[in-house]
Amino acid sequence: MAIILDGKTTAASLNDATKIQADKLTAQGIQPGIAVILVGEDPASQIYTRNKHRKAEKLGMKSVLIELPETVSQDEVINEVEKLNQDQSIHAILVQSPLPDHIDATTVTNSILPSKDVDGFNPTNLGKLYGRQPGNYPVACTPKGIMTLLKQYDITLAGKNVVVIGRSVLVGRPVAALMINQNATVTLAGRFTQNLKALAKTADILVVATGTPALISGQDIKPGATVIDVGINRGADGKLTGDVDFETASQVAGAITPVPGGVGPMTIATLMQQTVELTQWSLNNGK
Ligand SMILES: NC(=O)C1=CN([C@@H]2O[C@H](COP(=O)(O)OP(=O)(O)OC[C@H]3O[C@@H](n4cnc5c(N)ncnc54)[C@H](OP(=O)(O)O)[C@@H]3O)[C@@H](O)[C@H]2O)C=CC1
Ligand SMILES: Nc1nc(=O)c2c([nH]1)NC[C@@H]1CN(c3ccc(C(=O)N[C@@H](CCC(=O)O)C(=O)O)cc3)C=[N+]21
Repeated sequence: MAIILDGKTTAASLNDATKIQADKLTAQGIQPGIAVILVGEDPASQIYTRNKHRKAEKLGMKSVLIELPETVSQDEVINEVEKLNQDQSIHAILVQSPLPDHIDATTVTNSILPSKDVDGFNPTNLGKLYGRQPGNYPVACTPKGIMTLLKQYDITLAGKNVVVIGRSVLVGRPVAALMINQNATVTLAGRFTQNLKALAKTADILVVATGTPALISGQDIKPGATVIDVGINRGADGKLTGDVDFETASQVAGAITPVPGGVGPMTIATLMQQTVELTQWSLNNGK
């Protein structure tokens, strides 16, 4: 039976550390502030938004939620972003994905100031990550949270074979970049990948971020491997499941994240951590 990588507990201690930093800033008269723009009614985004709001309030941060209807125009969304760019009380801006088809997500996220881009989507921040540049800049919260969780359990990256299934700008690409930067050998896979399951079985560390329930099961996992299940899928019974069949996978893996209670809480905690970091960085112009 695999070690369970407990995201809930790890997130709780990260949140404690974040609260100390947030309180310090608030005492100096700078309460960290985050704004989320949610367009339409994607269920995963709704879960995320709800959890985020609860947590930000608990940590004493300012939290603003802007809910826009599915029919909103791209210009109206950008207009909201630009107001938040100007708003001194907001240090972190997040536009929930997915956006409706009539809106170009890249154009919208590119309109967020790099210094408030808490998802790390802006080309400036993406470029720094890919270039392994030093300095302070935001990185997508789920990948950053996965790295924190691996570190907590002393799982190292250097020399490991990593397979990442899913290559979105939100999860797959930045997690691959972070792991390359830690000297892992990374393969980034998707729908076009041939012999996906055989490839998965070569991984010392397998990250699955596809939104396809039970894509990976025990027989696709190298014995003793670390399995990071990013997927959030809601079953017909209303229960959350990941992209990995936990029951069979946990019998083969050496370590595995559960869903819920794995990567999800780490994402929220990292979002809070990074909101505080953006607030701190804004005081020294990013230095
Ligand atoms: N736990 C958390 O904190 C978070 C969870 N999520 C969840 O993670 C999942 C992925 O999110 P996101 O990256 O935004 O999703 P996207 O839909 O943007 O990307 C999905 C990726 O998975 C690949 N993929 C999908 N199905 C298959 C398949 N059957 N075989 C191989 N590759 C496949 C796609 O490949 P291709 O590029 O070839 O089309 C694509 O690259 C979702 O369930 C989402 O809800 C997301 C963010 C945070
Ligand atoms: N711009 C943008 N950035 C994102 O990071 C982003 C996004 N859009 N769109 C949607 C996805 C999804 N996502 C989740 C994060 C945490 C939980 C989470 O807290 N999960 C708990 C669920 C607890 C529960 O409610 O039962 C857990 O896994 O334990 C879920 C989903 C972030 N996303």
